[in-house]
Amino acid sequence: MLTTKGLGKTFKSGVEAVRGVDLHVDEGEIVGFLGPNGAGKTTTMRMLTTLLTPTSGSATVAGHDLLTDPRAIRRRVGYVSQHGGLSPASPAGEELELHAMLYGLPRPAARARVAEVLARLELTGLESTPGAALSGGQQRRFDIAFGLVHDPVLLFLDEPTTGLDPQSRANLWSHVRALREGGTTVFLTTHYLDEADALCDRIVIIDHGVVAAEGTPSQLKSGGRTLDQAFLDITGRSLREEVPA
Ligand SMILES: Nc1ncnc2c1ncn2[C@@H]1O[C@H](COP(=O)(O)OP(=O)(O)OP(=O)(O)O)[C@@H](O)[C@H]1O
Repeated sequence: MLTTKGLGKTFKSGVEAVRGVDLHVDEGEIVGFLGPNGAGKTTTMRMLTTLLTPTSGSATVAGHDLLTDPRAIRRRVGYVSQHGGLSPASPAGEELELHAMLYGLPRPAARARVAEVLARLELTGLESTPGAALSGGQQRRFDIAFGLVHDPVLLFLDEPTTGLDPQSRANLWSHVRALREGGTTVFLTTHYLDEADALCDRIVIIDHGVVAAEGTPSQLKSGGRTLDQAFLDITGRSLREEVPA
């Protein structure tokens, strides 16, 4: 579903944000992408979603070459940014319907698709509610609905639960798991090690622009260490200190 070889990005300023990342994500996996602040997570994710052009390396995303066929990738992947895109004043369902029409669906098909996605995310009945009147958890689920409306095979989630209370986080995890059961592959970043542990089939740790470690949560915890300890051993830093306020 996703393979990169030596993927890199050096910004014009000279900053080598990503210095040759090799990644592999299988179909139907939930893979967590973790790293200290400034490690290169967002830059990598923006390259994989075609929002940034790599300066080195190669990648195949959802069956298409990143360098030669980014438009095909855009049709097959969804991206939910950290900040979401829900308008505070407009009815969330209407926004979503317009979004589906932007992907070329005629209005009746767009309406049907939106109803299906909202049902999957337990948002049915909230179509007329403006973004600002939704709870934090509902807003995040609407953000995910935007990422799903064109039925992508691979969904990128950038810090999906940052700022949510524990109950809403657990609820979101169950929805992400349901996506996997429905056949969607998920690649997510998180600042929460408990989230990576509970949710991800595999974890990739990036540090200083390269992959520093990868494995299943149990592989990374081998030798009786916690995931926090493993992260500290691998990067020399604690992820818990990195959680934004
Ligand atoms: N547009 C840009 N121009 C120049 N340097 C950049 C740009 N975007 C990011 N960087 C730098 O590239 C490095 C990697 O940044 P990136 O945002 O990918 O890290 P991150 O792992 O996502 O960090 P965080 O957890 O804080 O979001 C950092 O040193 C950052 O300052």
